[in-house]
Amino acid sequence: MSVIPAKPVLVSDETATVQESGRPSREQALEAVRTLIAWAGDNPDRPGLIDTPKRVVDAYGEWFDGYEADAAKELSRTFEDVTGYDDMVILREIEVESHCEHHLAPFLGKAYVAYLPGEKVVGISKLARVVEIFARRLQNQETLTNDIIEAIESHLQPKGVAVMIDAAHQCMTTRGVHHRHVSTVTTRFTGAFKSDPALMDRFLKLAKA
Ligand SMILES: Nc1nc2c(ncn2[C@@H]2O[C@H](COP(=O)(O)OP(=O)(O)OP(=O)(O)O)[C@@H](O)[C@H]2O)c(=O)[nH]1
Ligand SMILES: [Zn+2]
Repeated sequence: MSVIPAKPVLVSDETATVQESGRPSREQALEAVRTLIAWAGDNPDRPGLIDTPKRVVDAYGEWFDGYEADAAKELSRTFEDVTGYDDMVILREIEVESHCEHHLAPFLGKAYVAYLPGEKVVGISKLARVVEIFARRLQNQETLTNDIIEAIESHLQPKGVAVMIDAAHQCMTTRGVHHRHVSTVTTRFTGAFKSDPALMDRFLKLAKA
């Protein structure tokens, strides 16, 4: 099927993997799902499947709405009145629902995000929103970890950031090697979390507490 670029999509966040690209129409996306159903060996016109392309395209709209969201915007509202608080802020067990770029299969798990504030403190929900924005794009777990850390680093200028993601990849559990109980852990540290082993250790202990 030829895919003709229609509406251009502009993702303004500088860490985005898509800067500017053509986007196929909804009709083309529906047709692509019909093609996959037929390729799998079923009849896309039978009653049970007739509405499936619509449902799949709507689901893609939800799973991949991170391309139209902007992490910079979420991190732009900051506060300075934190009355001398000078330790890390850590969010534990942020739900991660993402899809790997290799198989379009879900990978599901938890993110642990900490930062050591500099001048700016951000609303804690915004850190969870940043995880969500990058998770709702296609990438691998390492890139997701990097994208989260770089957004926090560049927009808050903290003294350090730590991110850990622990996720199970359905491309490994439901197909391929079929290892059901394997989870993948990625970590990245900047600033004080990287240079101070005691701080890094405290993050890891608090994350898994
Ligand atoms: N590093 C990394 N690898 C991933 C991630 N998600 C999936 N993969 C791996 O990407 C690799 C793709 O390997 P290929 O040999 O090109 O694809 P494949 O033949 O489908 O590989 P198998 O999954 O081993 O069947 C696999 O080893 C996957 O486990 C991720 O987030 N990070
Ligand atoms: Zn995969």
